[in-house]
Amino acid sequence: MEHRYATGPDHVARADTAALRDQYLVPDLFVPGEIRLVHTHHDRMVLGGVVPDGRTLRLEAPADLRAGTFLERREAGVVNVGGPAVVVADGERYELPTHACLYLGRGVRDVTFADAADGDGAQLYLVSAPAHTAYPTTLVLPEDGTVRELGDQETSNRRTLRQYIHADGIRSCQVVMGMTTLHPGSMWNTMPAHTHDRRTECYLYVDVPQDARVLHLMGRPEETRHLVVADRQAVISPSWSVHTGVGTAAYSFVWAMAGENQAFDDMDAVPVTAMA
Ligand SMILES: O=C[C@H](O)[C@@H](O)CC(=O)C(=O)O
Ligand SMILES: [Zn+2]
Repeated sequence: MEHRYATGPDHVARADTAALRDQYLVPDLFVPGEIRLVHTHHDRMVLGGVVPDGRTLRLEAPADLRAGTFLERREAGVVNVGGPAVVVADGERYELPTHACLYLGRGVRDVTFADAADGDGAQLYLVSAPAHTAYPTTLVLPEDGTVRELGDQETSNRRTLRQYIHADGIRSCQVVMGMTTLHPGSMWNTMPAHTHDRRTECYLYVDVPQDARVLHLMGRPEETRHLVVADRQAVISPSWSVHTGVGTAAYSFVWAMAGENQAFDDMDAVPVTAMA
């Protein structure tokens, strides 16, 4: 498992492009036949990419978690960003169509991932955080999330946000997770931007056309930097960082948070005129 230690805003002020990308961009989570894990020490979130590619892949506890099983002290949310998938958790079988979400509660011992049928091309994105208790493992189909319509065509930020794991939906200890999809012709996500000092947030950009990129803005609102992000790449946003971006084409992203609280509206909005 790769480790990314925690950083403060001073790091951003001094970092060049390569240093920013090394610290905050996760470029290669999805590798055929593998489970890749990256541990950010910001709120101890683990990001994972799972690409079964015809095999059945088992979630093992990396040695550096010092745990008997991956979920011994953790919970995880899994969103399918590829073709139909099957996840088996302690013998219980869950079918995940594209964009479905499975919450895995603390204490689940055995988790495997596979394509639903040969050649389906399942790709599962996993986000995990420490958990103090065991909430039930639960499947959320894409249409069952809580839907919020945000933004406006006039400002190129019309988007549909679906909350899967959250305070008024599938319960969890820390992980809050959902997906946002830009409407065709809209390019801006999360604008006006915000911070939430009580939570870390990670974005996984998906459905970005191969010849398109998302210019993701990060850093303190008054000292922003950008990362140029391609399809299926993730960005770690520490509590102090804005997380917003503009695509050169429409796209979607899976957002996930962990930290002190789960209140969606606990964010400090940043007027666009206050950004620099
Ligand atoms: O704290 C909330 C997160 O930044 C996202 O849920 C915001 C988002 O997906 C959007 O505005 O499109
Ligand atoms: Zn946020």
